[in-house]
Amino acid sequence: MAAQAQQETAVGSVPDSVRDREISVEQEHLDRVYRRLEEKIHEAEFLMHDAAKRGQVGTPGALAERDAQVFRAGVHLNRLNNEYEDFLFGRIDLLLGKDGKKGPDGAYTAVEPAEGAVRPDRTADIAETLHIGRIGVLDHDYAPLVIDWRAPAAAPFYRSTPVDPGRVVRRRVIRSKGRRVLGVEDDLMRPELKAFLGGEELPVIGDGALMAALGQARTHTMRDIVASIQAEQDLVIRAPAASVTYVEGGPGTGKTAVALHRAAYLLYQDRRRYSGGILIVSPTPLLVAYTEGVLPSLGEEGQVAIRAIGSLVDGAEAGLYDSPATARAKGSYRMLKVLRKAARGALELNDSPTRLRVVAFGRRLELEAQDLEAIRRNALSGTAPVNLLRPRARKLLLDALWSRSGGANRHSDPELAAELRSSFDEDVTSEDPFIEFLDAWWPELTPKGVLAQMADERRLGRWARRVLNPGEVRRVARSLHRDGHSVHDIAMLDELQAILGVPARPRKKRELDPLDQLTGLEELMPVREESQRERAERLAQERVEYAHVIVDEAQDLTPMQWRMVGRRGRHATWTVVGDPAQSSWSDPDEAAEARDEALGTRPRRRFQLTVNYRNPAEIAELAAKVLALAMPGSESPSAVRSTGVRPRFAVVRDSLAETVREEAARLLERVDGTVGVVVAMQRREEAARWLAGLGDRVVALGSLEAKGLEYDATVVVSPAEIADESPAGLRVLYVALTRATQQLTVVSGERDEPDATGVPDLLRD
Ligand SMILES: Nc1ncnc2c1ncn2[C@@H]1O[C@H](COP(=O)(O)OP(=O)(O)OP(=O)(O)O)[C@@H](O)[C@H]1O
Repeated sequence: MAAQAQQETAVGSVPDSVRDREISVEQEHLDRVYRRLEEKIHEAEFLMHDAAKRGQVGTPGALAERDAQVFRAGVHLNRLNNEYEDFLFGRIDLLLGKDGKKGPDGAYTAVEPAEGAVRPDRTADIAETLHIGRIGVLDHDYAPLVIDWRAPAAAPFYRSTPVDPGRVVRRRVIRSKGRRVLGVEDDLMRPELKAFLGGEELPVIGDGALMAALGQARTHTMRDIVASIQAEQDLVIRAPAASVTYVEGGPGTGKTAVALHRAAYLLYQDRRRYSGGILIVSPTPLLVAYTEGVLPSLGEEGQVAIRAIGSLVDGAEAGLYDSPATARAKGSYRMLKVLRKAARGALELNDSPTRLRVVAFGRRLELEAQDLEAIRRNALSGTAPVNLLRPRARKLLLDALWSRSGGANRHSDPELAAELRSSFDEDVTSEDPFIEFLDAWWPELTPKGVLAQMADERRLGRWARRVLNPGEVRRVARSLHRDGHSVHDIAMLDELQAILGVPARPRKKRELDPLDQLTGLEELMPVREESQRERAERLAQERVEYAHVIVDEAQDLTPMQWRMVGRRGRHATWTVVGDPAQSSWSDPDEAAEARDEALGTRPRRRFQLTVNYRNPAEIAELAAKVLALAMPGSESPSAVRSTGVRPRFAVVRDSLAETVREEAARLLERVDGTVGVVVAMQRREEAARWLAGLGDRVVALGSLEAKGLEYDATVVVSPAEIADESPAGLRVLYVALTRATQQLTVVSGERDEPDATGVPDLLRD
């Protein structure tokens, strides 16, 4: 508190001339950075030119080094050409450190000040100034001009607080556009000190870089938070990637932002280790679209695949929704039993042949339905995937035919008997009727084919006996009749793929460029040949397992989805972020069990995020009432700011459509950015029509689609409808109420039982 007060005094006393001077100091530094980058670009161009002239002269090691340098310069060039608005965004002024060690980026790494760094009269000199940016840049003499935000030396920029300042005296956020510095905002970490830089006292300009970031209007895409990452978030981002990093936090605490920045950090820290790829699993395509720009803005995209949970299986994309009851049956562990039965049962379809007739050694041999059934049962008693059991079934058929043929008794000499048997097998298996029989009787099953079989209610009833009740069987079968897939069908397809297995086929060899092999640059060179995005897409297609898996909104994964995601990270390290209070899954205990199974016995490091950066206190307070109903006893994160604007309560006037439209239009006038209208899932199509013509700043969303998203303002339509829609309805309502960064309007219908002031029953004290 004292620190805050002193800082405000200091801020108040800074004249404009000091501010202008500080801006021009940073401008000079940014100019130097750009000059240096231009030099590097020229060097790179010269190198490329020179390399082309010299051909392949030199040792493979030297060639590799040269190519790597060209590559790095190319990357810088590329990033510069993209003109990041805030390429350089931070600065820290530090006291002398405890040890004299420099990190690889040329900066001293000590966190704590050296003894004597502060004089007894509380004066001190700034010993080191570091500028922090999206990528690192070194001067000719290897002095750091810019430190990459992910480097260890940059950590104090995020970690230092007035309570625990370490060496940092002043932390500065620099705002720039293109090559121009627009402003600076300082935080004083050691307000008790009188610190000097170059003989002059350190000035402190403005305050609230974080607040400025939070108050900005929202667009339909997320921004990175690299300039204002907070200490508790930084701990998660830089946590060592051992085993499982488990992060919980309420709405708006930055879980998604932290997950994305962590992906960029892990790649920076150990690119080779993560060449196996990082998978980020997101709950909806809307959230993927909202977040996918963040990694490119941090200079990373090639090795990270952000996929919606409904897009994890190639060749299938979730576009349909299931009712809560259907979803419950499809997503639960019980479905696993049904799928195992279905995968085996799908072999016994109505058109499966019931008799096998072949001619061998001049004799007609026959197997009847009963024999065939016994053979099938025997073959299926193995645990291998069904498609991989076909050779076993084939062998059992041949055994049965052989014993029918009486061939076993013809020779007593084992060698001759074996020879006879092998020519018998050859005779039978080269006959068309046998091949045709086998194809029809033990066809290669596909996941989509088996799922289609499950759409038959009677058949599904058989496979799901004593596992699903008749109502569930009916609902699941009907839902599988539709054209397309739901997000739950995707997990079922993936499970079926694992149960069925893929028979081995000859693999196409990937061609390697001989020069790449020579230089050992297979990792780097393709980036120059294909765009980052193309590479990401190619890798995602080729890859089934990843080196690191990040699960966003982890509380929503059903047991079947955990199994699907688990298969993609069997040897991976994990980052799991979520909030149990926002879970839309009806049985969180069952999901937790599935999560634990997917993560195995790997040790976990747990983190809790406690500050809500999205909602103003006025909105957070209202949402807390629903939290108390949804999860009694759980704590709301504390809101970091307040706007003075209380939520508005409206009741339906002429019609729901008109009221919602008017309220949305009203909010569009009051905020500069986006407005989200959240309705119960069953209303999402009509809600889009209500808003027709209001422009693209406003969107209608079903309650489940609102997951993870945010808007300047939101209209939440009929809390009761949202809450009643599923067993997890109150938690879904809690999600809906926590999407706004500035203003919230709640519209009540009759079912909400609003009081005289329009406050619905669910939101009253
Ligand atoms: N340190 C920060 N600096 C600036 N903005 C931040 C910071 N941390 C979070 N934010 C902003 O707060 C908002 C909420 O962040 P985010 O969506 O990551 O939260 P979340 O915990 O995933 O929320 P939810 O659980 O509701 O999906 C975003 O706009 C994000 O940019």
